[in-house]
Amino acid sequence: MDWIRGNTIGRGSSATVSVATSCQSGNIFAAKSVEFSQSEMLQREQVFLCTLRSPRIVEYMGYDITMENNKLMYNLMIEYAPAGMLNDAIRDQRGGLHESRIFQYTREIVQGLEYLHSSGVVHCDIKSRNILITESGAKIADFGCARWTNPKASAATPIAGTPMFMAPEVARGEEQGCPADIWALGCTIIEMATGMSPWPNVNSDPLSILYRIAYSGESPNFPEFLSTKAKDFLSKCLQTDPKSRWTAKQLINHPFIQEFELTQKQNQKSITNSPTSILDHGVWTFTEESESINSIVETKSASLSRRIRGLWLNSRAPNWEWEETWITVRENVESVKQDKNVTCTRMVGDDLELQSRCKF
Ligand SMILES: Nc1ncnc2c1ncn2[C@@H]1O[C@H](COP(=O)(O)OP(=O)(O)OP(=O)(O)O)[C@@H](O)[C@H]1O
Repeated sequence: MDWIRGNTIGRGSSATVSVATSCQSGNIFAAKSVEFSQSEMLQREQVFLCTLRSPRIVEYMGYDITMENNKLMYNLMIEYAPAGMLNDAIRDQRGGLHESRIFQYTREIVQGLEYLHSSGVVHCDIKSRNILITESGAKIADFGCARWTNPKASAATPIAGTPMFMAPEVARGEEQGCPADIWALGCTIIEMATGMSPWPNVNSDPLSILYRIAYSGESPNFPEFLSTKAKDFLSKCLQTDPKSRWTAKQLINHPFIQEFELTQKQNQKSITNSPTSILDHGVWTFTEESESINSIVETKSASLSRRIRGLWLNSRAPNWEWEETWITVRENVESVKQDKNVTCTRMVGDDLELQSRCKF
């Protein structure tokens, strides 16, 4: 497929993402590109994406290799989402998303995880920064850390991901299976609700967070204002023992999700009956409960401690101060189609902090 590269819309640790246009169809898509010599992670992502097809997973459109400015480039083509990632939506709201949107995105991410896990894939890096917001809802993206659930297929695959979203068993370097994605989902819900890290104050002493996740037996604090059902949902995701964590299949049937489905149906019904009905029903209740974080439990093993330290040193902390250097100049898809010279959704400052990635 012949295509034209448009403006850069984002930069990650493994690639630069641009808007692109197909010469044949005029269709817009996103091209994730990196020099071929450094494309191992992107090629890895392609291997997973080309096997997956679901309304809750970013759509894969192909890959190719191009010569640009005397550089051999590897390009992964995926659907373009003008609204960007879930972290953009959280940043725009400052202080957390509206309850109805948290419901919606949680349900869609769980559906995506259910599809992935039943397809034998663990994502390994679920967080708002890797959830694409499209016209048809949230979709799981960025498969650079993914692994197969089959131990034989992923024997040589190192543990990977973002420290703040790592489950205790992952932080200890023991295993990274489907339950680790469920823990990360719980952390992502906290991100959506609070607009903050699941482990606040991380910037002051990030290494202690890894020790804390690995050995303290603690889960992140649940936002106080969540309803009992929402907190119960979180408690199923954030069990420190991976065997006690609910599966994506179980979570789809949790009252938190089911209540949302019911509300959606009621809303649709009331739209049909009355065009003036209010769409947003207050589904969450507010409680006064609060939880406190216990002090960090001392590490038990020096060798495991070293491993965690290595994990942290090989990674970078996410920037929870939302990037103020980003200028939002969003265009809708239609206007982008009309004018190929105005294709950028965000201009990113040189000091954009990349998300953290790490390997044992
Ligand atoms: N399909 C898309 N549509 C619109 N914007 C996108 C799309 N894919 C990525 N972006 C933008 O580009 C940024 C970087 O993309 P992405 O995170 O996938 O790259 P990456 O190199 O895999 O990142 P990392 O490895 O650091 O997670 C995103 O934060 C987002 O702003």
